[in-house]
Amino acid sequence: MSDATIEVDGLRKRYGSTTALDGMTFTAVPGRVTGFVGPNGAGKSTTMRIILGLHTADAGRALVGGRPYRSLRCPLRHLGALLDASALHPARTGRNHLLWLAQSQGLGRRRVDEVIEQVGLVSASRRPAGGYSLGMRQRLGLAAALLADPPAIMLDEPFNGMDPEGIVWLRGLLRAQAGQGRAVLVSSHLMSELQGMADHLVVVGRGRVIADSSVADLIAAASGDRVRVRTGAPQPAAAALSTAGAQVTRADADVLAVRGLAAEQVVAVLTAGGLPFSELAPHRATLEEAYLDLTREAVEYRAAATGPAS
Ligand SMILES: Nc1ncnc2c1ncn2[C@@H]1O[C@H](COP(=O)(O)OP(=O)(O)OP(=O)(O)O)[C@@H](O)[C@H]1O
Repeated sequence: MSDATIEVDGLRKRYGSTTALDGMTFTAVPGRVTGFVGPNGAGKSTTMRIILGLHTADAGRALVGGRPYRSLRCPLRHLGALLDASALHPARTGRNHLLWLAQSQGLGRRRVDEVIEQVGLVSASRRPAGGYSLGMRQRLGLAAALLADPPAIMLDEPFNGMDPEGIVWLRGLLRAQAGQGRAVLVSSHLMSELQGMADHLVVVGRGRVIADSSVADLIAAASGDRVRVRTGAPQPAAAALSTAGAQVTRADADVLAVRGLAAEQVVAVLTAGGLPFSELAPHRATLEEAYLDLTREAVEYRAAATGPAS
């Protein structure tokens, strides 16, 4: 197995009566951005903490390049991680924070200045990190993750607090890291952040993997055989299509989403009924729709477990 692979195998973890992980299993491989997504409490952060050896699993194992993180002599050279951007000494400047880390890994000042430039923190790097915005702290955490030029990078919600320009920048940076052959594992709540960036998604809920698939396959599966039809007569059109065996939902005032009939069959039914339509296209699901389809059950389970909000 390549040195950069992050491998999680059958992790189980309970906190008191809460099952945080229930057999979590997946692999993040080199050259790919793997999005790690799931609703609140799905177990993403717990998994990442176990990968870094910060928490101990009740069962299962987590390996970085085939070895437990805690057994690595210079761990930052194997896996760069950003879990909590606020874990900083507030009085220390960003640059000193990185210098201290660099020293612990036997790295020089030049590398510190390189990563400061890479993450766009040159003007802020000599100010105390306590005064940084969340977006700036994320950039500093990212600089720390990149510092030792590791073959694998793992980031927990790195887009939090970033402005739109920062989000575009970070997406580009992570794509470039994967393009250079690194394994990149990124957790997020927001599919919009991952669309166009992640190659692969590990979707989790209730402490286990719900889907582990390429982004293209997930979108194709969620798109199904649906057809979108724009029509000036939505009600009779819906009735005619239902009679022909389709499941029809109203996607907009004059748009129907039709499942169960191919596009040619939809055209035939509408034409036979003399029903007007102006647009007809295969429905292509967004990553957001694919994700919501997959995680609906996990979110409903949580809502039922917590009860209605008072
Ligand atoms: N230190 C802890 N003590 C007790 N329970 C914990 C602890 N850490 C996590 N949990 C619980 O374990 C479950 C998984 O939490 P975790 O933070 O890993 O989920 P997550 O997917 O990262 O969620 P989020 O997206 O909200 O960050 C949750 O029910 C959480 O309350």
